[in-house]
Amino acid sequence: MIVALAHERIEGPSADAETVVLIGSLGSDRSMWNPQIAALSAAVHVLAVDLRGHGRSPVPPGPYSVAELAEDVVALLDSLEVNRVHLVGLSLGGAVSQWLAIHRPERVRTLTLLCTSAKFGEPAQWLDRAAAVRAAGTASLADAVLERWFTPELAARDADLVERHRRMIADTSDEGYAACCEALSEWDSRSDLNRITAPTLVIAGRQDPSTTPEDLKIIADGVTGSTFRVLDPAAHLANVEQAGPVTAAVAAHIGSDAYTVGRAAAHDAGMTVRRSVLGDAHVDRSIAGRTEFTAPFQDFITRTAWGDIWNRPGLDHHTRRLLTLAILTAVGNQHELDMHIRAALRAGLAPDELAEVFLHTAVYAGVPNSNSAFALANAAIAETESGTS
Ligand SMILES: O=C(O)CCC(=O)CC(=O)O
Repeated sequence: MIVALAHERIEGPSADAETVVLIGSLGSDRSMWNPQIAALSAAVHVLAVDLRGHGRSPVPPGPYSVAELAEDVVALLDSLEVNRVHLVGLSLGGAVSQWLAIHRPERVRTLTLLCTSAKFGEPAQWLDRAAAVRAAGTASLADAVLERWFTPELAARDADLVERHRRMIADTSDEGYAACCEALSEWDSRSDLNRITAPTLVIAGRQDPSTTPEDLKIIADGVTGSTFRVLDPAAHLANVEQAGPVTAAVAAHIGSDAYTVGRAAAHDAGMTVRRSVLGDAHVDRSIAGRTEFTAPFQDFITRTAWGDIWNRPGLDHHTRRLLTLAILTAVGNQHELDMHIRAALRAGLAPDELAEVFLHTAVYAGVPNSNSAFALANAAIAETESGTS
């Protein structure tokens, strides 16, 4: 029985643009592709799907098979009158994508396989997980799954991101999740990989404990002419942890304008960090105040300051906040300093920590600028405490 999949279709730059289909992992919904969706839509139509049993798609009783999950995708393409697509699949979505490339090659322009496998370990582990989910629910698995989805460094750096994905896992239907575990327990494409003829890009996460670089290498070796890349650092959800590089790699693989897509991807990544550091209200105000004249500058800082530098894994956001406060104090830029003081307080930075930053800066950059910083912080703290900030 085919089910009608919930999906989101984002129009590309022109009606005749090609379509990329994004198919996600066990326990995800289509929002796991948010780091890619807007950026790719600069070049192609984007169709992000919820597999059956996931997101808003129907949840027929299990067990499911990968073939059934894949036939749902074909039915969706038929209903949208989309013929040939670029397939991008991660993990379970990668198994579905392999199935389509093997059994429906006429529908596949290119194939990108992320953090997936030709065989996912031993069946018993999946049948045990299916039983555990049916007994205790998806929320009971969330902590363990998140440890495999993101590296500890990313998890420490971005608690909001981890929380969003925790909700995604917990919101997945118990029966849908369990039935997809049963699909994974039977999946074995090893003897069929040589039937894949679509140009294939295979991407692994160096720190992925679920589908290791060795698992992905087996696929790359089995698909003639494929390209193999390992991203570092990245665990199982490499498209999130390495959002920009994955988007750029997909764009290049599907033959899109990598420059346009790359800039759009950097903008998206930057907007996510900017919102997490400065808060939604501030960013919404700034976007509302954007004019045709200021838009190029807004785009520039979003892509570079936020999408690139703030996004680097070498320092966490807390450390970068303290550095930013110290530097703005030292150079005496009161407007920016005020903004970062208020953002820091909203994010829960203690006034005592602010005082330490300004005292420290006074030693190395001079008392007058720290004096001004104390005055700004004093006002911001008072407004925060009185609720008028
Ligand atoms: O639960 C995990 O950490 C990995 C599950 C898996 O490999 C299948 C998937 O993510 O689709």
